[in-house]
Amino acid sequence: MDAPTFQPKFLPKQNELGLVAVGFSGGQCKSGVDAAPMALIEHGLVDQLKADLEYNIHYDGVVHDYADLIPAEDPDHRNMKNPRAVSAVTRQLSRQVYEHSRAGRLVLTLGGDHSIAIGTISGTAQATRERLGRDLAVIWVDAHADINTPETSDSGNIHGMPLAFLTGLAAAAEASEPFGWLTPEQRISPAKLVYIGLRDVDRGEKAILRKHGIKAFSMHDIDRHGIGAVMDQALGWIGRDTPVHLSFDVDALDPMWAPSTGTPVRGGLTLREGDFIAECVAQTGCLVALDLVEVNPSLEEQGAAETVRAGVSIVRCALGDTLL
Ligand SMILES: NC(=[NH2+])NCCC[C@H](N)C(=O)O
Ligand SMILES: [Mn+2]
Ligand SMILES: [Mn+2]
Repeated sequence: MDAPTFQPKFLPKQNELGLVAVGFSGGQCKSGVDAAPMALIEHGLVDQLKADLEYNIHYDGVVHDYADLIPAEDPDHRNMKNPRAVSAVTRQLSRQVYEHSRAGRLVLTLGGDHSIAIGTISGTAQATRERLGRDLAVIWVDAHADINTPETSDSGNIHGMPLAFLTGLAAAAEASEPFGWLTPEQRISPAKLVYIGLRDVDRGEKAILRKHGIKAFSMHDIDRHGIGAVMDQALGWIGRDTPVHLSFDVDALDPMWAPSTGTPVRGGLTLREGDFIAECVAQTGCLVALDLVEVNPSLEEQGAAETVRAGVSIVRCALGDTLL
């Protein structure tokens, strides 16, 4: 296999990759998702990116657990669980991703639960504005919309809320705690957000999507039009000259292919549809950052190897691997 065939539009150099490994699980209640980065790396992800895709990888060699940032006491706040821990961790992660992105590297973050996107997307958004003077677009591939405000969430798990904070929709209520550290430069516009793969959206989230006219392609849309047409429309909505952050929740895939995840939902993407989404994004040349989240090797253990394999495949495709 050879080096990526796409020409990056928003990166000064081809094949410079910043890697951040995030062993954090505090955005939800199940342990094990923090072990995903090591499982992905042990499966050969980093070696493959170097050997097959010829990336020059900037990696500190650490799976960050941010233990020093986790407070001893973390009472619920506005219905949120672990608010101080998630706030402190994502704030630090935001700086790490920002540094890579500001240096013009493509940034790959391995999670961790999806709350970490508060850190990754804010870091990329800020760096992209500074480096290119452009707004960031986000492609969110997920069974869930993850745009609950603390008030609309039934679970109180922050991994179901990152987009409410990143778009500023959840900032209005009370002071903007605990994510008051997010600056306007670190936020994204709801108009630059596109979802793919949705099939388990909470009532309050549906109201938010409708109210703000947020573009979403559900599994129904994929069934009706096919993944090819959906990708054309999704990328058309964003426009071909916008830097893109792809945030991929492995639970977008059907549990048949990715059973080891905290909130599986039946009726999801096939393995090929997941890879195809990633390939289409790669081909645009607009990708500036990628998250892979919610792989939890300790759930459905017989399926853990399958889930890790699926995750590795998605990352490879998004970073430019091709079938031929
Ligand atoms: N990143 C995820 N897997 N999120 C699942 C969220 C599930 C549900 N909507 C909630 O708010 O709790
Ligand atoms: Mn999800
Ligand atoms: Mn998610």
